[in-house]
Formats: sequence, C-alpha cells, structure tokens
Amino acid sequence: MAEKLNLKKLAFIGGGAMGEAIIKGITGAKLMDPAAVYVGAHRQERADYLHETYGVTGLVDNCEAVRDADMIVLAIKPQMVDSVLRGALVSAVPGKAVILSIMGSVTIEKISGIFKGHPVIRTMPNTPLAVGAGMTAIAPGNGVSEEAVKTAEQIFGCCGETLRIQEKDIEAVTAVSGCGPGYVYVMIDALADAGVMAGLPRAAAIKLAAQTFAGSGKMVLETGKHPAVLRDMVTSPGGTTIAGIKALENGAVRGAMYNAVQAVLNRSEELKGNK
Ligand SMILES: NC(=O)C1=CN([C@@H]2O[C@H](COP(=O)(O)OP(=O)(O)OC[C@H]3O[C@@H](n4cnc5c(N)ncnc54)[C@H](O)[C@@H]3O)[C@@H](O)[C@H]2O)C=CC1
Ligand SMILES: O=C(O)[C@@H]1CCC=N1
Repeated sequence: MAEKLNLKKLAFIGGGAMGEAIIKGITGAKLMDPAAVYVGAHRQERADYLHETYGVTGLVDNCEAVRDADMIVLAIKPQMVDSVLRGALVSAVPGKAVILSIMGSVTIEKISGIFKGHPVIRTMPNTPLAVGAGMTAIAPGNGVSEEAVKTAEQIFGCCGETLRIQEKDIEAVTAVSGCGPGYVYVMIDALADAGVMAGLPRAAAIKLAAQTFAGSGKMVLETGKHPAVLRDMVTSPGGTTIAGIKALENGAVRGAMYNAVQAVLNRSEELKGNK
C-alpha cells in the first residue's frame, strides 16, 4: 500500500478536470483520509459531485477550504488568478502552508507575490493522470523543503510518473507533455479516420490507432531504445512502412511538431503578459 501523505489537511482551489484527476488519484491510492481533502469548487453542484464521487469535502467557499490546510493546490485557470487569489482568501491561508500550483503560464514569482513568504512548488501535469498514466514535472521554488517536494512527488506519483525540473524549463515541458495529449488525440483521430477511409469500422479503427500509440510509447519507455532505432525495427527495406513514413515526411509531420511546441511557448509568454 502507498505511504500516506504527511498532511493533516490538503486543500484544492478549483476542482475541474485536473483537480478531479488528482483527487481521484489521491483517494484511489488511499494517500489520505478523503474527508481531510477539502475542495473549493466554486459551484455547489460540483462540490456535491466531488463529495459523492470521492468522499472529499466539497465546498463553495474557498476560505473555508484553505483554513488550517498544510498544502494548497491551485487548480484554477491562469486567467482567474487575479480575481480569485486575493483578499480574504489569501488571508485565510495558514502561514506555513505550501502552495502547489498546477497552473500553466503562472510563474513562481507571481504566486509568491500573492502568497508572500510561502514555499511555492510549480508543477505541470497532464490529463492522462485521470487514468493513472500521467506525466508531471515538478519545479520547487526557493526555500521549499525536501519533505514538501517528496509530498508533491507522492501526490502526482500515485497517478503517473514524475520528473523534478527547474522552473526555467517548465514552459518547454508544458509544450511537450502538458499539451502533448492534445496533439496525440489529434493524431489518433487522424489515423483512425484514415483507417475508416481504408474500409475499417470506426470503433475498430480507433482501437487500432489508440493501442498503437499506447504500445509504441510503452516500447520507448521500457526498452530505453531511441525512437529512431524502434522505427527502423518496423521498417523493412523496400517494404510498406517506409512508404507510409515517406508520405508522413512529405506531410511535414516533424515540422508540424516543432511548430506546435513553438506556438505553445509563444502563447505561454502572452498569458504571462510578456508579449
Ligand atoms: N487540462 C489540462 O490538460 C491541464 C491543465 N493544467 C492547468 O490546470 C488548471 C486547471 O485546468 P482544468 O482543470 O483543465 O480547467 P477546468 O476549467 O476544468 O477547471 C477549473 C475549475 O475552476 C473552477 N473555478 C472557477 N472559479 C473558481 C473560484 N472562484 N474558486 C474555485 N474554483 C473556481 C471552475 O468551476 C472549474 O471547475 C489550469 O491552470 C491549467 O493551466 C495543467 C496541466 C494540464
Ligand atoms: O491548455 C492549457 O492551458 C493547459 C496547460 C497545459 C495543458 N493544458
């Protein structure tokens, strides 16, 4: 059984898609008593849903959610920061509480300017967390204890893999693994569409495409081989795969990937107000 979190109370501000995925992981792995997980979920029906589904304490009042908490997960949208994280809510946060942000494009400097004197850990998870296959990068700010970082690793480690990084790399991480599931779903959908064009039933085409992505990712992770080596193993000289790869290269699939990552980096700067 997973080691319990060394927290008396864990609070969330925001219980949307990502907040829920993390809550599902924590409660599923029994990392702490669900009743000691408090979620400020903004809307009563959402608070009730989270309580009924996971046993957590769902609230509309963020101040009540954070009171006496040892760690506070910021899981609202970046655009909500200035309107939500202020006034009475900031005052209700206990002096020693660790702030754990999953928000894209919101810097540790910005968060530290709101929650003055608090240790801040910035992270970038991704949606496959919801099925225990997430990838979360963890960037601790200055003065964060090793114990707090380990707690963050436990929280995200119960629903996927974790990687410690420096904050300077987090926008690149966002562009690769944070947004990456979006790119992969587009590619699965496209491959499935192409399968339908070739005569396969839709459901079969989606299963074939999705399992191919999942299995190929697993091969990279488990063999430790460079993706190009694994690609060569599928590609017989003069065979069928190389004909397909040539068509993909003609479609500039690699260039599209560079462009996608650059577009996310640009958008992150815009959201940070730097452009
Ligand atoms: N969706 C993704 O793939 C990823 C998202 N993130 C980050 O996670 C954060 C949350 O994203 P999602 O969960 O996808 O968004 P979401 O829209 O599903 O969740 C945001 C939640 O905040 C709630 N909310 C609105 N006003 C509030 C208030 N005053 N107090 C408390 N809660 C309030 C909304 O009702 C909603 O449930 C964002 O900052 C995003 O950048 C990070 C990694 C991946
Ligand atoms: O699209 C977004 O803003 C978030 C950040 C990483 C993935 N989704």
